[in-house]
Amino acid sequence: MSDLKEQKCEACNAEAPKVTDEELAELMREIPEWTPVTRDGVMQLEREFKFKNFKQALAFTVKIGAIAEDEAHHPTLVTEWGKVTVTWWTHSINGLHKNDFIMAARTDEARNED
Ligand SMILES: C[C@H](O)[C@H](O)[C@H]1CNC2=NC(N)=NC(=O)C2=N1
Repeated sequence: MSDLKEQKCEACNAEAPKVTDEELAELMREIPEWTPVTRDGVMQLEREFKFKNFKQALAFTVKIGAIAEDEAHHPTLVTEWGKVTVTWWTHSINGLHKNDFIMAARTDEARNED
């Protein structure tokens, strides 16, 4: 499989496929620092990123926001002092689509560039 972070989100609608358990296991190997969590029956990908202060956490939040706007795929971003929690899922299918894994990989890449 080609590098997830190099891939673009594909258009996604209510009929788009959720990832299967097999795909989930395979995709998780590419984003090992993310955790699949289930909230209100919706599976999501979550990771906490640590920073030295609020300013850096806020700058990272803005950076991820710009990537999200580019792809029209938007995470939940919770910014705290020294920490940003990023959660990806696909609202239109109430679950995980490959797009979420692409965005998680791009989030990791953005952090590694800092
Ligand atoms: C019309 C617009 O592109 C859609 O509502 C997008 C916006 N951003 C989105 N972001 C995420 N994470 N999931 C979606 O289903 C979604 N839908």
